[in-house]
Amino acid sequence: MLKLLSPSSPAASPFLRALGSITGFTRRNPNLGRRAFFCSDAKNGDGVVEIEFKGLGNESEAKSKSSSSSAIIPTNLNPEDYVKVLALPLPHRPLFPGFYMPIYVKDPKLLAALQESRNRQVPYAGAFLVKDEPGTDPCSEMENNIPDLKGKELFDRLHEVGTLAQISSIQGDQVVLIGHRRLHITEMVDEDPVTVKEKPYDKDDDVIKATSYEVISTLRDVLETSVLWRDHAQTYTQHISDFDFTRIADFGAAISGANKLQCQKVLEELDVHERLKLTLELVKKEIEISKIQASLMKKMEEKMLSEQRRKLLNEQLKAIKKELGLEADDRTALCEKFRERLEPNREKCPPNVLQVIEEELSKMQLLDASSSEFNITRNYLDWLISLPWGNYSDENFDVLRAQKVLDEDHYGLTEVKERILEFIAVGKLRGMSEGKIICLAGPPGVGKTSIGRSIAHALNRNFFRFSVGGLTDAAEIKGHRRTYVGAMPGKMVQCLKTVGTANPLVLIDEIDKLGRGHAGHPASALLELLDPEQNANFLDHYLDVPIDLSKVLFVCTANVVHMIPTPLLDRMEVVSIAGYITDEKIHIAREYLEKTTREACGIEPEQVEVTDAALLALIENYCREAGVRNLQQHIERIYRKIALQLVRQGTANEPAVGDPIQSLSDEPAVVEVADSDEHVVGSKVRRDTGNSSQSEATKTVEKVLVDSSNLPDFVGKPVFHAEHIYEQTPVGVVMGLAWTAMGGCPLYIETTQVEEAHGKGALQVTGQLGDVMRESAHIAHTVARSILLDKEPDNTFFADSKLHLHIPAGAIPKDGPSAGCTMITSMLSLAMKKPVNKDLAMTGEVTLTGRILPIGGVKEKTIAARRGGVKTIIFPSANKRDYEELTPNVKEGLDVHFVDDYSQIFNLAFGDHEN
Ligand SMILES: Nc1ncnc2c1ncn2[C@@H]1O[C@H](COP(=O)(O)OP(=O)(O)OP(=O)(O)O)[C@@H](O)[C@H]1O
Repeated sequence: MLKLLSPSSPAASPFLRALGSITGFTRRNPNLGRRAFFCSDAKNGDGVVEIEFKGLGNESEAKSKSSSSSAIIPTNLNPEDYVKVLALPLPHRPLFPGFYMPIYVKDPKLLAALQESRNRQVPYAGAFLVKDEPGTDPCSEMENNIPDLKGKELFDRLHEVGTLAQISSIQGDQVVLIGHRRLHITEMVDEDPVTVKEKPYDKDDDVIKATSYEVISTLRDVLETSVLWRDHAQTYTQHISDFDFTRIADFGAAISGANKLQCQKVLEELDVHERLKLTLELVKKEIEISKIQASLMKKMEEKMLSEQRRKLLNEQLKAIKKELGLEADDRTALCEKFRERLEPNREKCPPNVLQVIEEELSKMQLLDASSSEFNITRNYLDWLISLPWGNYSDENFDVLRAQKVLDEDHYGLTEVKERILEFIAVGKLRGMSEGKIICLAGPPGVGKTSIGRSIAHALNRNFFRFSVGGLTDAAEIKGHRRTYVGAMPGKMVQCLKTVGTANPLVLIDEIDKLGRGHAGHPASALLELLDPEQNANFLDHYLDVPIDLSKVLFVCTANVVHMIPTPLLDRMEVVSIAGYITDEKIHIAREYLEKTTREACGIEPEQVEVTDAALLALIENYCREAGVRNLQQHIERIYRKIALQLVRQGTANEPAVGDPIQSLSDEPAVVEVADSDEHVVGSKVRRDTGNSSQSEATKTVEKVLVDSSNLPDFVGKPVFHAEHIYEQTPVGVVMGLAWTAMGGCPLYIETTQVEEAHGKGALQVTGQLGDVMRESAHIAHTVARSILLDKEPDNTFFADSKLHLHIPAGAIPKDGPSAGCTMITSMLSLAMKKPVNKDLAMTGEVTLTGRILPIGGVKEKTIAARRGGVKTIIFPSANKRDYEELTPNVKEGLDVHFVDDYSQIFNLAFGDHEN
């Protein structure tokens, strides 16, 4: 008999709450109980919900049994003994008799109470499943949530049937319970004890037998399919000593995956047959679940297998393809691509280059595709294969056609054109052309670069231009060694790759402005590139294989020849382009610059007319330069302004929608048109309609006329005025001729007396003169003195005067000896008080004895003299040939004298003339 004590005091609450901190347990650890007991009452025992029951046996027996791991159930209970035990509410699942269940107790007080129970030699507790709160899902697990209820309330929430649990062990917060017997809560502790036993049943009952056999066979089926079940069964059956139907039912329910209420139902069922049926239901369900599990497992396995198989087969396929050479890896594919690119040129490619390519290809096969070495090799191969080995463009050896092309693009430049035609003629006779170096030297804007392009066109060669102005690194020309990070081939290799032929025309611009160089002198690198002796085997540092550049035609341009490094200059054929005279400029402007600018501005020829006078004024008063670049810019300005006018007028004259389109009459009418600022900027030639009654604003064809009178409206005020500072040159002033990089220019030399010096004659010079020119002035002073002494022995002007010699345009530095004769003339003019002819200009270096030495820039100086309105020029005799080589149009209208001694100049300058 058993009594359950009910808690009544509020002091019980902490313990009850502590019960809620039971955090875990293992579901199925069965040990079959033998008998059920009945609880009769519950009462408070020092705040702990305790149950009291009879018949547990004496204390010593309980103690000895509890220490046993296999929890043997005491059978010799004295029914009169009352034993107090704790009531343990189980939140998740009932404990079945014969099973063990570990639970975790966090609360130290509860642990102490359980420990005390053990120490009191009553290592038992009553384990009852807690009922769910009304309205909650019975299937949901009440994870660690024992309701916070106090003694009686909690007691009321316990299921009536529970299990007498032996406290098998306490280790830390883990308490292992072993279920022994079913307990049933009865009413009051003082009532007569009611022993509730399982309902008696007939062991030979066929139905019970059959049901139990069915349970067993189902269990066996389940055990066969599920490994999990097998493990459980092994554990549980170790503890089964005698086997009967009730245990079979408990066993089945305990190890099933059924929820707590279903398990509790089995626990509460006292009819063995009914219990067996309930269990059978649970295990049958279990077998269904295990079938689903098996089929799921099979499906998953199949899926995994098929994926693995596919992967494996793919790998095998790859390996087989590779073995058969059907598929190549990245490197092989890349090598194949290189070979494909090389194939068309293989025949023409030099054998040594082919060998290097093959070596690099096989090296690349061995390199790791992600290594830097691989990338270097790939780039190197790319460059090697991209070069146009032995690939030449068909050259034009037709001299007439070449001449036509050259004339179409440039006016004049006869010498350059002749040189090119000679080159073509030699090529035609030899059947092959030879690489040459031509150097076009001249002031800016004379067409050096543009003639280079048209030479390439005339020869039918590809054109490549690069400038070496300011170039300081020889590696720009010869390339960097491959060992450097980011190494690149030099300009020449880049050129060959770009043009795609091995015989292009390469224009090297600004060769006179080569930098000094910090890593190797660029001039030396250029030397190797240009020298016909060496460039058949030009070695670029990056490519490291000889390249034949002997078929390349090199054209260099320079403004000043003497700035070109001498070894380079030595190998060039210099063609000087001196600059253009006004006549030539008018031709260039009319036939080339105007045409290209007009097309660039989208203006029709009939829409504009620029008169010769306008062009002349433009050249004389705005663009005094050797070349035509400035002139070109001015013409562009004029045409842009004309374009704007045409657009404005076009907008104003646009007929309104629906206006009839008017026919044009043949007779033009000239009217003045004004720009937006109300200035008259041009003349409009309008073709009016034949019908005068038609509206004035109907469609008209406009023609803008640019004349010398309205030129300032297009290009502003004139920049230059006449180069004559003096209408009549005074005494002591003589015109010289100077040469600059911008071309030639007239230069006045003025001498005046500062003060009388009485036997202490001296000379002061100004005008930013260089050392050579200063020396030249002193020489002139000496020579002038001796000449005056000779011509007028009584004239002591030089001995008694302090002189000042000045060359105007003091802002411009000047140097050179060629003004020597002009200085003497200027001083003599002052000394003799005789002005020289205003249309006379002279140039020539003078020695102390009065000999006249040759000067440079004859053509430029002649052009400048003509521009300055000079009629008579005195040149040194040594320059006669230079002058004679000039084209007739340059020499036209000039009276030129060649002298070798100053006495001749004296006669020309101070002879009889009319000023
Ligand atoms: N004889 C000519 N006939 C036609 N056009 C010319 C002639 N000379 C020069 N030009 C034109 O003048 C312009 C300037 O020429 P370009 O640029 O070739 O001068 P450059 O001598 O190379 O000058 P730089 O020394 O400054 O490089 C080009 O548009 C060119 O077509």
